[in-house]
Amino acid sequence: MTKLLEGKTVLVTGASAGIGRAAAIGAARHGADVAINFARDTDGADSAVAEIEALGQRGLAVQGDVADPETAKHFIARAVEEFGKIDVFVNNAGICPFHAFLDMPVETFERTMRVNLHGAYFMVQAAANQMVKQGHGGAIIAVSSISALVGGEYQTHYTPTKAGLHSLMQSTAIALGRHGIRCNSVLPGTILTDINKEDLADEAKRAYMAGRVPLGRLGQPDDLEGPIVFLASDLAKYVTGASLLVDGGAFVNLQ
Ligand SMILES: NC(=O)C1=CN([C@@H]2O[C@H](COP(=O)(O)OP(=O)(O)OC[C@H]3O[C@@H](n4cnc5c(N)ncnc54)[C@H](OP(=O)(O)O)[C@@H]3O)[C@@H](O)[C@H]2O)C=CC1
Ligand SMILES: C[C@H](O)[C@@H]1OC(=O)[C@H](O)[C@@H]1O
Repeated sequence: MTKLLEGKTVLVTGASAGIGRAAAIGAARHGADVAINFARDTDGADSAVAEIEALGQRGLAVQGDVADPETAKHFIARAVEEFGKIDVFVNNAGICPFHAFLDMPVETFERTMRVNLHGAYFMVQAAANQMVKQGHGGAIIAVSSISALVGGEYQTHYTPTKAGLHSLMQSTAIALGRHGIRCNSVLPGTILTDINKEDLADEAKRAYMAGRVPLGRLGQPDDLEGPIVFLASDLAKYVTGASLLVDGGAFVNLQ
């Protein structure tokens, strides 16, 4: 297999499970050393690092709530201390506590904004400052969502954060292009992870969601591995400000 990230250092937020974990393992499979951030799941983070190391790469787990701007500075500093540089930053950490619009609790709205959007802003800013300081460019990838483009009845607090991430990558692509830093987003469809376990425990909803996907199934975390590695790699050297739907065709399926 051609390794696309040989010699690179890749950072991924929210990588103790799900899509972030798949991105971290995928980067290691492609020859990168990988630092991961996580909030609570120490066992998940430790086992992700063990998997990275089993692939012959160096791994590092750094705990921290991305909603706290200090977490970003600490994560970048620890990764640089350990690996000497960062080449790729994947902003993935996110939450989606499903809730109706009319009685959305203020705390649920604010927490979702702080984790998904404010957290991303500070992380991307800290990673970009480090890349600018290093002077050899880099790649930033945000895990946005198909929900940046379409709505969700119980996601009125969540979909704006995903649209915000999509937009953040467009604006940072302009702000950072002169430094050789590319900024792109992936827009996953419905991927089976802990974030939607409860929502999709409803068999009828799960079957309906799967039925909307032209490729005939809901996604798995490793469906994101290839697209994220591609955007991180030199294969995508002239790609910036772009977004890549990874949804089995769900978005285009009107009828
Ligand atoms: N699954 C899906 O269908 C889709 C998901 N996405 C996006 O993908 C991203 C990953 O979600 P997914 O893998 O599905 O979900 P998971 O719940 O499986 O994983 C979420 C990850 O984010 C971490 N995390 C949560 N809150 C914080 C925080 N405050 N600070 C740091 N890390 C945190 C979790 O760490 P810990 O457990 O240690 O707290 C965990 O590692 C999210 O941004 C989500 O919006 C986008 C489109 C579709
Ligand atoms: C958590 C949801 O199942 C998931 O999150 C997204 O961003 C997708 O659009 C799905 O709704």
